[in-house]
Order: sequence, then structure tokens, then C-alpha cells
Amino acid sequence: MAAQIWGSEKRARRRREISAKIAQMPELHDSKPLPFMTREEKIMESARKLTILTEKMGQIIDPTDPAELYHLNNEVLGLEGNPMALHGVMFIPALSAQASDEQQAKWLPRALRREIIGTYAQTELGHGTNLQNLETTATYDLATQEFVLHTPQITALKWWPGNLGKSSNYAVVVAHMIIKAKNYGPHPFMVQLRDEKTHEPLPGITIGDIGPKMAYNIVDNGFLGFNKYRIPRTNLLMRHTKVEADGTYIKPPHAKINYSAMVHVRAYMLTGQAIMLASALNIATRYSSVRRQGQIDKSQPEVKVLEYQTQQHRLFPSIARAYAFQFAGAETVKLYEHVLKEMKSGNVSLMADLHALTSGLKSVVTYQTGEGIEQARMACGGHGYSMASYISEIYGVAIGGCTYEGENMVMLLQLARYLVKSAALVKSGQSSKLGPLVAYLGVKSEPTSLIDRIPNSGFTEYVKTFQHVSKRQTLKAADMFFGLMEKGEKREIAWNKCSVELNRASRLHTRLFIVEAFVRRVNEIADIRIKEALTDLLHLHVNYELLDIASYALEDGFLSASQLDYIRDQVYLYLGKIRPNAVSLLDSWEFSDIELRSVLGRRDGNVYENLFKWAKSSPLNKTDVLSSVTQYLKPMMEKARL
Ligand SMILES: CCCCCCCCCCCCCCCCCCCCCCCCCCCC(=O)SCCNC(=O)CCNC(=O)[C@H](O)C(C)(C)COP(=O)(O)OP(=O)(O)OC[C@H]1O[C@@H](n2cnc3c(N)ncnc32)[C@H](O)[C@@H]1OP(=O)(O)O
Ligand SMILES: Cc1cc2nc3c(=O)[nH]c(=O)nc-3n(C[C@H](O)[C@H](O)[C@H](O)COP(=O)(O)OP(=O)(O)OC[C@H]3O[C@@H](n4cnc5c(N)ncnc54)[C@H](O)[C@@H]3O)c2cc1C
Repeated sequence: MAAQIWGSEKRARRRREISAKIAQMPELHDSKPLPFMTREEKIMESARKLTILTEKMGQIIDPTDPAELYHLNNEVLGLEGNPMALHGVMFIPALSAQASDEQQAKWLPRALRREIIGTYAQTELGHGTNLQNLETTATYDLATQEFVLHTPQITALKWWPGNLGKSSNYAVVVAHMIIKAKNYGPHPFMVQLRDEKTHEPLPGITIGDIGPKMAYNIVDNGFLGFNKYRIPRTNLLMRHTKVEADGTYIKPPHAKINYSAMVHVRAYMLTGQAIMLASALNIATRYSSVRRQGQIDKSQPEVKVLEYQTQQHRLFPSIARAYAFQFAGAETVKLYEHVLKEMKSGNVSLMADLHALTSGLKSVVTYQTGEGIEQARMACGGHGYSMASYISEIYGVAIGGCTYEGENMVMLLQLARYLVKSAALVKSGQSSKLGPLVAYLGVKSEPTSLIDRIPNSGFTEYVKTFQHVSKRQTLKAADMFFGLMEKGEKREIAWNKCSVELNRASRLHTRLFIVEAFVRRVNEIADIRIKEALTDLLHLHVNYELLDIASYALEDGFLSASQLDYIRDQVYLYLGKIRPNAVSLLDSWEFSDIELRSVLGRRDGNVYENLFKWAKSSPLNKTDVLSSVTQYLKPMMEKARL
């Protein structure tokens, strides 16, 4: 099963080997539990480990393999981030995709050797979503052949970029490029921020940390202002766009090609989210098979809380989602790598499809991951609320994904643009022009669903039902939009008036893609035992998801009330079937205790002993009487007694 999850036997084996090596290297372990550290201590601890990793990484992993890097990152540095998080996730990808060969030769080896630390600075205090209204300017000075970076007012301060505040000395900065008074829109520039020797900010740069966040606090998300700060012309990233010495602008082959670093994260973050969801579920499911509370049959001893159907209903559909996200994520990464390769050689024809797909997936996956992690926390009762479970930290980090790389509603609306265009093709009889991801929009469906009507139909009737609801909602939302425009409404106003319906279509389309990716994977599996276990999970998935969106299929009579009863019964049937495999389905992800960082979810299952040890190690327990008591509470009580 681990091979299915991680993509191959070799990958699963390599993960195990890496975990085993790390277990033998105490210098790479947390020196104390992270929740007992201050933010400064955590940053220090993480920087300490990063320097060791820079020395020893080659002994532990193949540093050119992103999957191995990511696993090393999760084990050693953890999900709270690190002082170089954005260096690997966005700075290097931005340089790789957007810098010319000559620029790459100059900067990439230095970045890869970690001579310099970089980040991606795009979002500003006043604008994150609407890139066209970013306010930082890069004005070309023809006389000196330099760009002058400037922050015209407080809202133009870069705000949020990870590791910008204190750790990075370089950044890819996105600024509006102005040449001879003409604004060419946002473009990426390589900018040195700090002196390479002293790490002091360079003159003309105002920089710092934006303060603690809901989670992800090892990352120093920062602010940055420029005061007429000059950089050479050749620091504009020029793989696709060029500015010649005389100010001539050569436009890129696709208007949005400079957005590729964002698409990179959107593609890769899906499996990251799956990992966080599976981690929280691993903790909650292990704990649920240790925790005994109450009896189902009063004549019997107390049961493990995992025996309760409500507990299963809380956890198991999310287990299925974690697998589904992992499989859909793996497909998306493959597509992304293909499109990136094509893009580098000038073929931009697949960019729109990739953008639409990643926009929808990033939104649905992050939202449902957040839901699943929160359910996992509640499934652990009181102990879930303790930092000893570590679930709250996982939750805080995971839901950041609903916002970064494009706020979820906004990204769903990006997918909706693509769906509406596809709907227009269907309506104008041009279905043959539909891309493979939306081809179903042009296929006539049966009048009613055949779920439970055709024996042994596998998942086909389910997929058809998902296709039906997605198609219907897409065409309905598109009709609403076109209808308003026909009535004379301006395009943007009409769009806004339909946006809730449009986003519903985007969600349904994305959920269909996730179901299909799960089905595709299960169909590929040869090992009968693995196939059986995953088929049960897939049964739960399709039935649970369909129940969740049933209103769309009920409203036009595509599903009947009796079919809905059947679907509900199937959910209960598969909850029971999955119960014996539940812990194993999560243990198969092979998270080590080091990686999970959870007292509640350790492999040994000694929950109560471990919790008591954890409590005793709380810094508050170093003394029996705290100075808050001697200074304030004790005198207060004494005064009251007089
Ligand atoms: C020592 C070693 C130890 C190891 C350490 C390192 C470990 C790391 C190892 C790395 C291994 C790699 C693995 C990676 C794993 C990743 C896991 C994830 C972990 C998460 C970490 C957290 C990091 C957090 C990072 C966060 C960073 C950010 O948030 S950056 C800022 C992001 N900002 C946004 O996303 C802004 C959103 N806004 C937009 O995108 C745009 O404004 C908009 C799309 C909404 C609108 O744009 P615009 O106004 O220009 O559009 P408009 O003119 O309206 O035109 C729309 C048309 O354009 C089309 N379009 C838009 N975008 C694209 C696109 N990208 N591609 C193609 N087309 C696009 C759109 O479709 C419209 O087309 P039409 O409909 O045809 O008009
Ligand atoms: C943990 C974290 C890490 C980050 N790291 C980085 C980084 O490394 N580099 C970087 O540059 N940035 C980074 N960001 C910033 C992030 O990319 C932005 O916060 C994000 O893109 C959302 O933009 P915003 O904050 O402007 O939200 P807003 O756009 O202000 O969103 C506020 C509300 O307005 C709604 N809204 C906005 N526009 C529309 C619209 N057109 N239609 C409908 N609704 C709309 C949204 O849906 C939302 O409900 C990070 C953010 C976080 C939380």
C-alpha cells in the first residue's frame, strides 16, 4: 500500500531508508517538543538543523529528487516551516522557469549551493489577489540601464512573503514594469535585499517580520519597502519577456507565463495537503483504537471509540479523501512537469488547462483537508485540543493553503471562466473542441442515474452521476451568466451576480476529477489485496461524496429518493467494511513518530504514559510555585483572608 501511496516500491523503500537514517542522527531531532518552544527558539532550532542538512543532505537523500527532499523536510524540519522554506518551494522554481539560461547560470548554482537564500515577494499590504493593482513599480532608467524599484505608499509594501522578514538576502520581486511612461504590468525581478557579508538590509530597503500567525510560525513572513532602489536591467527575469538596453519590450508567448511559480506550488501542494490530512487522521485513528469510552452492549466491557459508527463516519470518509487527494495530486504533478517542459520550449497551449485544473484542485483539496483535520481533532475529544496531539498545528498549517497561492473563492472563479468558455462551445454545437478534462460536458447523459439499477456496473454509474451534476450546474451557471448579459448587464456585473453558482460548478467539476483520478488509480492496481482494500475505500468515497452533493442530483430527478437510500446504506456498509483496515490504511503512509510529532498518535500506542510524561515536561512544571503566584495570586489571596 505504501508503494501505491508514494508512487512506487522504490519511493516507499527510499522513504523508509531516509526515516531510518534520520532516526540514527540525534542532531537532526527536535531538541525538545516544538510546542514548548518560543517562536525564536523554534527558528533557531530549525536554522541549526538546516546547516547540518546542508552539510549532510547528500548522505541521506538524493538532493535532486523533490520527493526525497520533501520527505527529509517533513521529518527533520517539520510542517511549521523553516528559514529556507520559500527558497525551495518558490525562489528556485521561479528562477528555473523564468530566468534566461544566462541568468540561471549566474544565480541558480549559488541558490542550489545555498550561498544565497531567496524568496518570492509578490503580495502587498493592499493587494494580494488582484495582481494588476499591485503598486510596487520598476521604472526603467534609460540613462543608466537600471530599473528603479519603488514603494509609493504604505499599501505598496510587500507583505506576507515567506522568509522575507529575516532569513532571505535575495528575492524574486514582482513589480509593475514601467518603460517610457508605459505600464507593462507585473513582472518578476531578481533583487538583492541584504548585504551578503553582514546580512544588513541594503540602503533603500526597509524590511522585517510581520509577526506571529495562526500557525507556520517558523517561517518569517515579511514586509519589504523600496526607496528608489536601483537594480540592473538584466535583473528582469528574461526567459520569456525581454527588455533591451534601449527600452524595447519583447512580450512573452503567453500573457500569464510569469505566473508559473504560483502554478508550481498549486500543483505540488495537493500531495502536501494529502500528507497533512493523513497525518491528522493517523493520529486520531490510532488514538481511537486505544481510547475506550462507554459500551455499545451494556453487558460488554467499554469499547474502543473507533467502534462507534459516528466515529467511523467522522474519520473514514476523510481517509478516503486523503488517498483521493494523493492520487489526484500525483496526476497533477505529472501534468505540471509536462506543461513546464513544453512551456520552456515555447509551447504554451496547455497552460490554460493546467491553470484551470490546479485552481480548482487547490481550492477543493485545501478546504476539505481543513474540514477533515478539524474532524480528526474533535474525534480525539479533550486530548485532541491539547498541543500534545499536534493536530491543531497541522490544522493551522493546512488551512493556510486555503489562502496562499490564490484565495480559494478567487481560484474557483478562475476555473469557472474555463468552464463557461467550455459551456459556450457546447451551446454552439462545438463540443468536439472541448479539451479532455471537460469532454463530458458535450456528452448527452441518460435521463436518470442507473446507480443500483445495473448489477456489477463498478464505478461507471457513479462517475456518470458526478458528470451529470457537474455538467448540469456548469450549463445552469453559464446560462444564468449569458442570460444576464443578454438582458444588457455588463459582463463583470453579470459575472459577479452569478459567482456563487459559478463556484458551485467549479467545485462539482473538481470533485468529479478527484473521483475519476481515484477510479483510474484503482483500475491500474494489479495486487489483489491492495486493490480490494482500496476498492472498499473508493466505494465509501463515491457514496459519501455523492450523498454530500445529492441535492444537485435530486433537484432534476436524476437520482430518486430510493437511490439516495441505497447510497446512504452503502456508506454505512463500507464504514463497517473499512473498520478492520482503518489503522493500517493510515499506518501505510509510514509516517515516523519523528515526523508526526504527536504524543497522542505514537506508533507504540502508550497514550496515557506518554501524555503524563509530556505534561511533566511542561516548562510550567519546572517549579512547584510559579512567580505569577508569589507575585500576584498569593498576595491577593492573603489580602482577601485578612
Ligand atoms: C536543506 C534542505 C531541506 C529541504 C528544504 C526544502 C524543502 C522543499 C522541497 C521542495 C520540493 C518541492 C516540493 C514542493 C512541495 C510544495 C508543498 C507545499 C508546501 C507549502 C508551503 C507553503 C508555501 C507558501 C507559499 C505561498 C506563496 C504565495 O502565496 S505567492 C502569492 C500567490 N498569489 C496568488 O496566487 C495571487 C492570486 N491571483 C492570481 O493568480 C491572479 O491575479 C488572477 C489569476 C486571479 C488574475 O490574474 P490577472 O488579473 O492577471 O488575470 P486577468 O487579466 O483577469 O486574466 C485572466 C486570464 O488569465 C488566465 N490566467 C490566469 N492565471 C493563469 C495562469 N497561471 N496560467 C494560465 N492562464 C492564466 C485566466 O485563465 C484567464 O484566462 P481567460 O479566461 O482566457 O481570459
Ligand atoms: C501562510 C501564508 C503564506 C504566504 N506566503 C506568501 C509568499 O511567500 N509570497 C507572496 O507573495 N505572498 C504570500 N502570501 C500571500 C497570499 O498569497 C495572499 O494572502 C493570497 O493570495 C490572498 O490574497 P489577499 O490576502 O489579498 O486576499 P484578498 O484578495 O484580500 O481576499 C479577501 C476576501 O476577498 C475575496 N475576494 C478578493 N478578490 C475577489 C474577487 N475578484 N472575486 C471574489 N472575491 C474576491 C476573497 O475571496 C476573500 O474572501 C502568503 C499568505 C499566507 C496566509
